This record gives sequence, structure tokens and C-alpha cells, in this order.
Amino acid sequence: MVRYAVEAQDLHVTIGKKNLLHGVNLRVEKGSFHGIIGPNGAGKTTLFDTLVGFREATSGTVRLLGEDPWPRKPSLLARIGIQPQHPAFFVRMTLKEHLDSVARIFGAEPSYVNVLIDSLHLDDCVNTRVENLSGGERQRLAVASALVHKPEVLFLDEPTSGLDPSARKSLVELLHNSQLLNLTTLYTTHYLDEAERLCDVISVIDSGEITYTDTPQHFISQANLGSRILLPAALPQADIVQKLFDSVVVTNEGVEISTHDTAQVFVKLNAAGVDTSGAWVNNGRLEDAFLAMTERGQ
Ligand SMILES: Nc1ncnc2c1ncn2[C@@H]1O[C@H](COP(=O)(O)OP(=O)(O)OP(=O)(O)O)[C@@H](O)[C@H]1O
Repeated sequence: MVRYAVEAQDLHVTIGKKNLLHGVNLRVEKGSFHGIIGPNGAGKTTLFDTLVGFREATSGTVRLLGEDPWPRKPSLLARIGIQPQHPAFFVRMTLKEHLDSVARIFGAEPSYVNVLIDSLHLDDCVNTRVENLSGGERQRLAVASALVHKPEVLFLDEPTSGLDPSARKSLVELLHNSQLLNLTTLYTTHYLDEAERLCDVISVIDSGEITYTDTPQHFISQANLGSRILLPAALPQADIVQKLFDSVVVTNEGVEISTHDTAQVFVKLNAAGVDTSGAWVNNGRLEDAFLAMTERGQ
């Protein structure tokens, strides 16, 4: 029984004198949603291409569902789904014709196309030619095309890039729901709010090396950003809170206290008779943690 859907060990990819990947180690647990985040040119697409067998590793080992993906094997490709950064479509076909064609190419169950159209909210454009779809519809079609043959591992390379905020939010929610499909998903993005929402684990890649792998929650706590405690306190209580702590901001939402010692803040609030029943604690965002750790060179 293979525990990891994807594994890379001491993976190097060199083109000419350029080291695109050097010494990448990666393990992706079966059933997890694993994000690869890093700046432009860090090597995310090169890593994906090597993991799926589109590119040969210069040295090191890769295992995809327990097999070496290089040289490409049709039997292995049939078990994975790929949404590339620049997907190719049959642009003159309608959306439905396109998905039916992809299903036929993979020998997939035709009725599953309708399930995907429904779950990716593409019902309104089944008869629209692919060349006339909006950016958001195209991205959802790219994801549907990658899922048509019910793959075991899904590779998503920046699925929300170039989308407006509302289309991005809606696709992120759809991807979040797709976690119910019990797939293993590898995904790259520049949007850390998305990575925080979707990923069980994230790996940070920089200059062709994976420098950090952990859960988003642990990543945030490692950055030691401190917490923000929000009290939906009535005004008289806001005055008491302001006298108790230096780092207090009063906003329309309530009273916000910044701290590195949440427990101590609650002890003081309770001792002063402040109602903490509706308090909400925010331990920081992945984006803040990423910036803090990059600035510290961690
Ligand atoms: N065939 C190639 N020949 C030479 N250099 C290449 C080749 N393919 C990629 N590179 C270089 O390798 C580096 C990593 O590229 P890659 O596309 O993997 O980065 P990325 O992290 O996916 O970037 P982005 O976030 O911009 O998509 C870049 O400096 C790129 O110019």
C-alpha cells in the first residue's frame, strides 16, 4: 500500500547551466490538498512537469502513485488530472462538446460530464463556444477537463490566476468542496488567502528548493505574529479595556487587542469584569506569516 501519492527525493533539474530545481524533497500524503507556494520563477511549474513525467529529472527520484513517471506512461497519465497554467482547449466547440470529447479521449464515463458541469456551476454556458467563455468560465472548464476521468491525483497550476475577486472566490469555494471527492491535490498559487483556505499542507519553494513544509496553522504559529482579540464590547467596556492594555484599537466591529499572551489578556479582562463571552481570537493570516518569515530569512 503506497502511503504517499507523490514523492520526490533529492530532485535536480538542470537546463544548460541553469539549476531549475536543486535538491527538492517532497512527500504528498494520499487524500491531502498540498499547496506549493513561492515567488515567480521559483520552480513551481518545473516541479509539476517533473512530477507528472512531462520533464525528465537530471538526478534524484520521483514516485507518482508509487511509479516512476518518466518516461511517460499512458497508464499512469490516466490516473492523474492536470490543469496546466495555460490550458489548451478545442476553442470552436461548445463547452459541452469539449468536455464530451475529453471524456471520449480518456474513455471516461460520459454521464460524469453532467455531474462536473453541475458541480462547477457551468450549466449556463454548456452551449457557449469555448472561445466565447469568460476567464472564470474557462478556468472552471480547465478544472472540469482535468477531473473528467476521475483521477486519483489532481495537479492545479495557478487555477485562479487572472480572475476577478468574485470569480476567484467562487472557484476557491468550488475547489474547497471538491475536497469531498477524496482526491489528492497538488496546487500552486500566489494567493496565500486561498492556500490558507484550501491546503492541509503547504510547501514553500524558493530558487528551486523547498525550504519549508508544514500545515498553514503551524506555519502561522511559527511566525510568532501574536494574536488579535476582538471584543464586541459596548462603549463603557471599551474604556475599561483601553485603560488595561496599550495595544488597543477601537473600530466599528468592536475593541481589538494585540498580544503575544492571549491567556494573560483574558485573565485581566475577567478580573476587570469585562464581558468576554463574544470574544474572537485571530492568530494571524498565512500571508502575514509568510512575509514575516521571508523578511527574517527563515
Ligand atoms: N526550458 C527552459 N529553459 C531555460 N530556463 C527555463 C526553462 N523552463 C523554465 N525555465 C526557468 O526556470 C525557472 C523556474 O520557472 P518555473 O516556470 O518553473 O517557475 P514558477 O515558479 O512556475 O514561476 P511562475 O510563478 O511565474 O509561474 C525560471 O527562471 C524560468 O525562466
